[in-house]
Amino acid sequence: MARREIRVIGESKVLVGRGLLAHIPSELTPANGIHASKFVIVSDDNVWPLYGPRLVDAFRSLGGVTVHDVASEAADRASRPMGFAMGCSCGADEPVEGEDGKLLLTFQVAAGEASKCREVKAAIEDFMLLHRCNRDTCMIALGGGVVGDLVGYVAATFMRGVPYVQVPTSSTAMIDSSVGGKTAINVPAGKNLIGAFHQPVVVYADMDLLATLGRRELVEGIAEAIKMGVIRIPSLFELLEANPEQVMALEPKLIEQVMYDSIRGKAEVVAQDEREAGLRSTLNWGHTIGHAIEALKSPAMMHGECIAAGCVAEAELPLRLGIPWQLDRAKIKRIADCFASYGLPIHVPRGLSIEQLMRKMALDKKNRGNTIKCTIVTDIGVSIAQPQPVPREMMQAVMSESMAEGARLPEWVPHEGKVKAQAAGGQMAS
Ligand SMILES: O=C(O)C(=O)C[C@@H](O)[C@H](O)[C@H](O)COP(=O)(O)O
Repeated sequence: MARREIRVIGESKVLVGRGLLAHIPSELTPANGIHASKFVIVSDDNVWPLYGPRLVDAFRSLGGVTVHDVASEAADRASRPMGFAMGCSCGADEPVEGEDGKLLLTFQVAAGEASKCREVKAAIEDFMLLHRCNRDTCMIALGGGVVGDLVGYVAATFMRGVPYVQVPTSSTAMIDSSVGGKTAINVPAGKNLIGAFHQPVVVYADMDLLATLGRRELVEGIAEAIKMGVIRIPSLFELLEANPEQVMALEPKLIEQVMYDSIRGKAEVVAQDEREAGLRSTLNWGHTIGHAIEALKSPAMMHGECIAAGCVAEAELPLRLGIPWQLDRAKIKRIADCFASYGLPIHVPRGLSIEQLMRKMALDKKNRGNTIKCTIVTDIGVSIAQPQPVPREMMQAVMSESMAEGARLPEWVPHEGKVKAQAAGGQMAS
């Protein structure tokens, strides 16, 4: 099993490689900083059938672990639009720990962003309380960004904090959301507005798990890799710019480089600024506009697709702000062309109301008072460590112009992919 280790902050680390899944249970030990007698795997009903049983089998093969594998109730899903939780009904038969006191619980949520909510968080907590989980419980997030952010937030607050492990299965989660300890749920007012910083003990970035993604799902995460290249790793940007077809075909050497560089870039930033006092805000490039688009277009558009459009629009800002910049027209075009070469959208979608976008933007976490603050990239590979104030009219102008330019072109259509069924609750990254 070839793998590389990237240290993040404190004891938190990312293991990047292939064939990692089967080894996870044997590594969740005190020697690796995990003192647990109970393990709770949380996954969604898209990912679980693909990888859940394999992970459970790996636990079983250790011996001495009692497995309480709660059955899926997928048929119930349609009647529970806010996401649903399985196995949390009171009075469920309580499993008995194995001889050495180890117990494995499993819990599934409905796939899709709707599960990243207060209700599902509470359902997981109640399930864990029902099964007498306490502080020697380790949670395992097996899934994309929704599951990762949700489990991370439960782990941050359950009994004031228990350890958790991320096993990302989407490209966005692997490249970005599983690393760095931002955990959150969505609330009606917006995305990721309630959460905590809580670092996973370890992230298993097993690139074999990317093989089950559709093209659209893969490309969605590549948007975050392009972002990382533009904000601080020019060589990553150039690699992505030069090789879209090979990256989308999961050419092993290239995809490994893209994953490794993206994760390393994120780890370097988080190590210097865990709580987003400055530098970490550079990771939020494209997210001011991107999150506003997402708030209005999800689930028809995926997170990375909204971020791609947001990045290209925000690339216009340094010129207009009069900040010293080298991001000339030619470089802005290179950035836009790079996103487009992966089939990602590069314009604010037509038909959205600028006023509504501005309203969504008002709750961006980088803002101070009524001032919109935005991450500014001044060259390919260079970004300003502190978000900069942007006048509202300028924000409105870049979005309207982006939308008008897009309206002159054929309408963007996503790649064919598994997430065509997204509206019914497909796998979706945070
Ligand atoms: O890790 C970060 O910091 C980021 O901003 C990375 C983003 O790509 C990611 O989408 C993050 O979850 C967004 O965070 P938020 O603070 O804007 O909710």
